[in-house]
Amino acid sequence: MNIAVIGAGYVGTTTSVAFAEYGHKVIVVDHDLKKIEKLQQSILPFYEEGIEDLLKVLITKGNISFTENVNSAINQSDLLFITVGTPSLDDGVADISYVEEVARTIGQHMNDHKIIVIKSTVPIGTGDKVKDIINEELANRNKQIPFDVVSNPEFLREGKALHDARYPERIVIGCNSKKAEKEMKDLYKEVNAQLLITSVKDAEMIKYASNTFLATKISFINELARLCEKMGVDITNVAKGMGLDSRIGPQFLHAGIGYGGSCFPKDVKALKALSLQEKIPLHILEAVTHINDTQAEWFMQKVKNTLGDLSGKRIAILGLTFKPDTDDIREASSIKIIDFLIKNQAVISAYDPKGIEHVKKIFPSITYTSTPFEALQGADAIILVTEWKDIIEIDWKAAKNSMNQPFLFDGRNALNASRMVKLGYSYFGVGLPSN
Ligand SMILES: NC(=O)C1=CN([C@@H]2O[C@H](COP(=O)(O)OP(=O)(O)OC[C@H]3O[C@@H](n4cnc5c(N)ncnc54)[C@H](O)[C@@H]3O)[C@@H](O)[C@H]2O)C=CC1
Ligand SMILES: O=C(O)[C@H]1O[C@H](OP(=O)(O)OP(=O)(O)OC[C@H]2O[C@@H](n3ccc(=O)[nH]c3=O)[C@H](O)[C@@H]2O)[C@H](O)[C@@H](O)[C@@H]1O
Repeated sequence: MNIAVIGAGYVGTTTSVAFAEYGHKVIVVDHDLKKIEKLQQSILPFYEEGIEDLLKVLITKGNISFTENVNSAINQSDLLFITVGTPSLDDGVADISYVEEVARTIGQHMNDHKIIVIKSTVPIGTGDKVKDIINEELANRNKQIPFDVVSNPEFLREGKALHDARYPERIVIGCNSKKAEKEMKDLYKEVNAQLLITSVKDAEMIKYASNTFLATKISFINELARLCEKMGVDITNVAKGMGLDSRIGPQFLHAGIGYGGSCFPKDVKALKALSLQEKIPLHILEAVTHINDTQAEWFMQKVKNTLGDLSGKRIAILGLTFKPDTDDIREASSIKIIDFLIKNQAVISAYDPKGIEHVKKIFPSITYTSTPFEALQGADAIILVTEWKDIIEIDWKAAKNSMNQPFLFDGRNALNASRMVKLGYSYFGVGLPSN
């Protein structure tokens, strides 16, 4: 099949690579020329394991190409995927202006039947808006060209993007026409995944419901962790015990210092805003946001209560990205934590394998190191913010010996608490009984 993917970000690039691997011909479009030039040389504008190598192969094979020329991409393709960003506006509403702009462009350039597939995460009813915009543009051109609008939300995770795009657990296709349904089924015929066909609006809601439910699980366990800690109960055992019930499941019950990233915070806000617009407020999302907004602060109060006045204290921050295996720092807990420490006049040295360049732009004057070990030299405390493998696996015995005092605050419950205590650390996790 001939496919155009408009928006060469995380989702656009990763799904294009997967489509090209199935043997389709994919043209990826972005209005950012610098991005396109890099991608033409197989250089990704973000860090994601495995994609660059695959890109080289697929470009050489001729299965994937990159362009800023949207017009020719539209007219060479039968399926047009929209994968542009849908960031939050100030009131939390999802900004669909980039999606609308692409719809307008499609209406201005298409010359024969197209299936327009919205992969961006969009508010319920966006499919109808896209249809209206394209019809308007066609009317302006005095053209009557048939087209279908489909919702095909994306569920990939950063850090595991290629794996998730290759082996999705489910494919949701929201469409209102048999022709589009058949084409979409053909597109994914190589993929071994559960397929669900719904209306466009249902599919749009499935995406928001999935992300906000996962965020709810995290906020539930995080708030419960606060109570567990107060009562001498171990949240990790509680989560394990809960997760053994297949109706609950073990995933997304890992207590920590809050969820971050480009999607959970944005999508929770967007669904909340939508519910308010419809005057059916989703109160649960109010609580989910509140817990997440205060989780890092709750943790930092514990740091402050333990260490006392933080002024002049040397604090090592290990991990800056919102999760391991990505260079993404959007809504990362590290930002709130560094901000708190700066306000309290602590002396910070920070390490991350991939996120330093991005964090430097926000906090240019703290110290950044190229190894975790350098960051903790002479430190009064370590705060583990992101559970990167190379951080978890440092020589914790040697690390303790090079600190000024062995306070270890593990914001992800990523280390073995009793081992750390045996090594001589004063160890604090999230929702653990005090040692
Ligand atoms: N990042 C992720 O892991 C996931 C994101 N999503 C959703 O997918 C959508 C895209 O997200 P990301 O890929 O992270 O965004 P991104 O910000 O990485 O990429 C969006 C790209 O679209 C381009 N763009 C914007 N307007 C354009 C236009 N008119 N013409 C051509 N290119 C244009 C931008 O230059 C940018 O390269 C969002 O709605 C997001 O919520 C869904 C699942 C996973
Ligand atoms: O719409 C999206 O963008 C994507 O959002 C999330 O993916 P992602 O944000 O890449 O990362 P997750 O692995 O879900 O982690 C999100 C945040 O939750 C935190 N988290 C996760 C799980 C957990 O048990 N506890 C916890 O605190 C992580 O540390 C991280 O900060 C979803 O998992 C994807 O299915 C979805 O496609």
